[in-house]
Amino acid sequence: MDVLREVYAIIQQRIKEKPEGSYVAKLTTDDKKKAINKICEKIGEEATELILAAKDNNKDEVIYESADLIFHIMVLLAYLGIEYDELMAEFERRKK
Ligand SMILES: N=c1c2ncn([C@@H]3O[C@H](COP(=O)(O)OP(=O)(O)OP(=O)(O)O)[C@@H](O)[C@H]3O)c2ncn1[C@@H]1O[C@H](COP(=O)(O)O)[C@@H](O)[C@H]1O
Repeated sequence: MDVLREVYAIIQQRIKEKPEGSYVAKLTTDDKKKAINKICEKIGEEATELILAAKDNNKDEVIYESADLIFHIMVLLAYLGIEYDELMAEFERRKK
């Protein structure tokens, strides 16, 4: 089961349908510039939290903050209309 692919599809659906109570919808309902700012701000915050957790050598926190960071990066990519497979193709291209 590819859980990241599943979550990505849910994110794309939330961006499109904007259901009440959706965190993704909340991040992406403003105009494009504001929405991108909001998402990027979260990416910055989560990256900082991950760095702090790593410096504390706190494995559980590193996992938790990594998931937060990856999630927000996926929201950004999906918001920009990028498909999950396009990201996977880039990793495939780099594979040695
Ligand atoms: N994986 C996640 C996920 N990871 C993190 N988050 C949210 O990201 C935010 C992280 O921000 P912080 O750590 O700063 O916590 P916070 O202070 O509560 O956040 P803010 O109020 O400051 O935004 C939290 O609100 C988390 O709930 C996520 N929200 C949703 N998902 C997935 O996205 C899907 C769609 O979610 P909804 O849009 O809410 O339906 C869900 O099915 C989940 O699979």
